[in-house]
Amino acid sequence: MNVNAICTALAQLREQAPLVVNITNYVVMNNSANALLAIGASPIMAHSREEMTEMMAFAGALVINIGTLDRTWIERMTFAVEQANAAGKPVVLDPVGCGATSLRAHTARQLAALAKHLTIRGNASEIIALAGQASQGKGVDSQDPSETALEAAKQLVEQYQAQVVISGATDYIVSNDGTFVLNNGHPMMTQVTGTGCSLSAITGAFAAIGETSGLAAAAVMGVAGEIAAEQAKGPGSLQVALLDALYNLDENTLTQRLKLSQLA
Ligand SMILES: Nc1ncnc2c1ncn2[C@@H]1O[C@H](COP(=O)(O)OP(=O)(O)OP(=O)(O)O)[C@@H](O)[C@H]1O
Ligand SMILES: Cc1ncsc1CCO
Ligand SMILES: [Mg+2]
Repeated sequence: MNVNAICTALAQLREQAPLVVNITNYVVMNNSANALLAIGASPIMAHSREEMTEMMAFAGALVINIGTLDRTWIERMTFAVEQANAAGKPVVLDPVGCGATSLRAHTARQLAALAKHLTIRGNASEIIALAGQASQGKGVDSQDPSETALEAAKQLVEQYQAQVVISGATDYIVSNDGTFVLNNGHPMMTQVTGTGCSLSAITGAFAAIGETSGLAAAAVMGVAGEIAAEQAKGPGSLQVALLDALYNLDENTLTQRLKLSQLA
């Protein structure tokens, strides 16, 4: 996949405006819904077991984010993944704070094992912890450079037959097709909660239109993030500017700014 394929995927996303069902955390529900709208997709935050079978029949994709987990949510998430599988819909898993507690690690592994058409998107500490290795995450924040999660990501690709996106200063998109490397974004993005969760939500939107979702999503998020950082005075205005940048992102800007390569 090259920059032209990413631009085509973005045009298709905006034309089709896929419905993305999110079971996400209380912190980022608003950020994630707005990020999906800004890029051109259609979000719905839905949790109820009673509507999930119907929902997955007409949804484009399911995004599961374990950020504010408890027993009730685990049961709903499990059922939602089963319904996505039954309807043949792709699933994106965001293993938020995976290294922080065994509840998160255990739940993320169970959901990953269950999902049939899976993309995992996490920061380096989360990907390392999900693979069962020792990570240095602090709660939901990564303390590990993204390249240190590459071996873990490759393990997860094999183990779950998944595509894995490691976000960070450099983003890595790891799958059976090889490893793509993206060097966009801005460090200030880590000072706004939920930029990673928004990336996972947008990954769901690209998965819904059937493209190499993790790469296209990381590309638009990275480029929009660096444009937003140029305009922002700090994290508060960055959050707003990021939505504007996602909304206004065009092919020329994406092509000119994208720093994409592939690992040998
Ligand atoms: N140091 C950095 N330089 C440039 N871009 C960055 C940097 N750190 C993160 N990003 C970008 O910020 C976005 C979110 O990635 P991050 O790894 O911070 O997610 P996260 O830790 O899961 O965030 P959250 O849990 O708050 O949603 C990605 O698009 C990533 O490329
Ligand atoms: C801060 C925080 N706590 C649980 S989820 C979340 C949002 C970022 O992942
Ligand atoms: Mg996160």
